[in-house]
Amino acid sequence: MLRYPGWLLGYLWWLLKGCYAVARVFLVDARVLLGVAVKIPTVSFSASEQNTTALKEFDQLLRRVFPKIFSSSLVQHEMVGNYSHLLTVPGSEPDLEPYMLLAHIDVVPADEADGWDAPPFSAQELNGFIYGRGTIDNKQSVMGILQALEYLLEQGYTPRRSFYIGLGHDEEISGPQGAVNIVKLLKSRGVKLLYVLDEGLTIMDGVVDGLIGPGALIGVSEKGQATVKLSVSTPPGHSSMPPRESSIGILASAVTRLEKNRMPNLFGHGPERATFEHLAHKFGWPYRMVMSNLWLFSSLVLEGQPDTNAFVRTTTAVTMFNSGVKINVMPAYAEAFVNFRIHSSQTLQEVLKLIKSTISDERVKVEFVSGFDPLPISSYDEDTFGYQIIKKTVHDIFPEVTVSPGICVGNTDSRHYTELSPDIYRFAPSWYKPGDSARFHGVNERISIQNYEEIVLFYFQLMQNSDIRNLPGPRT
Ligand SMILES: CCCCCCCC/C=C\CCCCCCCC(=O)N[C@@H](Cc1c[nH]c2ccccc12)C(=O)O
Ligand SMILES: [Zn+2]
Ligand SMILES: [Zn+2]
Repeated sequence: MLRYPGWLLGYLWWLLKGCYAVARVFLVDARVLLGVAVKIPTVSFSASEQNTTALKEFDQLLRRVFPKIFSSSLVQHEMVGNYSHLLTVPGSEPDLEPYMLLAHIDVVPADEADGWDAPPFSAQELNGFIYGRGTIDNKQSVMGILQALEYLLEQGYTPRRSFYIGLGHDEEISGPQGAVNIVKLLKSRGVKLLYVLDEGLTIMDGVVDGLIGPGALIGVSEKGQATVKLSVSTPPGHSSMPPRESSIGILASAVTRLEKNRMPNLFGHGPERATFEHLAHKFGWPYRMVMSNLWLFSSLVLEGQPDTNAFVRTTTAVTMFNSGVKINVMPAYAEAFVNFRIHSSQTLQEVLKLIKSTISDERVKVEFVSGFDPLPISSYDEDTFGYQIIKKTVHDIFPEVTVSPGICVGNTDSRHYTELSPDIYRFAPSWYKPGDSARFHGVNERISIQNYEEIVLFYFQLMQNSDIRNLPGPRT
């Protein structure tokens, strides 16, 4: 009879138990857990209105479904700004600089009447996808990170490198209570972070013409913002005797000038140049040829679609337009708000100057509402721990994906963390395919069940990969 040493049998049993636990946690619980999270409508309606009942319910949910995290003597849990969460997981080697994972609990509003295939807070499954607000922005990361940690704790894992998890409750309204106060707290404790990973860019597949195979873009910066209010005042009067131009007409012309005269194409002047250098070998003919002429490439290939166009310039979005009180009264006043997302190679001041010169009409008052410069560019070279660990983890879970740096076109809570770390990355491993841009803050936001499982595995792997003391040295 074959005899196996005890240690081998023990190891096999441990492996079997491990595999069973992985299967149970990742494959069975995964979709259920994301589903219950999506069903809680943690909506940020406006800067002054949030669904606080839902935020409280979400807190209760986390405590219920992640019992190990919330009962562990290792993990310290704190509520910040009433509804945000800060988790501290101390490592066994305190000389290793900690890192931090970020995600947010709140979502933008959603109305089924806008044409959803399934109600936005139902988490209904259709053709292998979970539908609902927050499935890609950003409850998949909240639940993915926590599920990975829960599983590691279940395995008796103690990290070597300390890490923090920050879950904001007001990211969609720019994080004034959540991220801002988490950063204050960490600063007061003298914390410095090796790297920060937040939501942001994704794994793109089939959205850039000519690019063969999927590419994971790690956001090494994010665009700046400028919001301006344009207003026109004219004397009111009877609509039967109108002047040649109304306040609405004058304002509409100004807004049209801004839309027709887009901000310059700056492709090649910011880190998006590196994006395409890293991806160059993945372009087929004739795109590879066109790529040698960056300007031609950007105008032929990138400017045509809203998502790729956002990569190459400061974008102009007219988001609000108000005027008029009655059908037969000439309006005394018209106002519009325009939101610009500033390309990495421009400043807020340059954009404000360009806005005024483009409108070039004394009758239009231009007021600055809010804004900030583009965020600093984090390193992405061979020696940069955070970037390389994220890249390795992407390759571990998605071997077929090419990794490259990119610029996040939206803003994230991570912009508040610049004083804690020079290396801030914006990336979540969700698949982004043609048509998906309309799902961000739009209708039919969804994630495939398989992708959610990949996300849990990604964070599970990232936490372990981050435990390495130093990056492996250059190969000789
Ligand atoms: C090869 C080029 C391809 C380019 C493809 C682009 C792909 C885009 C993929 C994903 C979309 C990115 C979305 C990023 C997350 C954005 C988070 C968000 O929605 N933020 C809001 C709210 C917000 C956060 N901070 C601030 C500060 C001030 C105003 C608003 C906000 C937002 O940006 O509006
Ligand atoms: Zn988000
Ligand atoms: Zn969002």
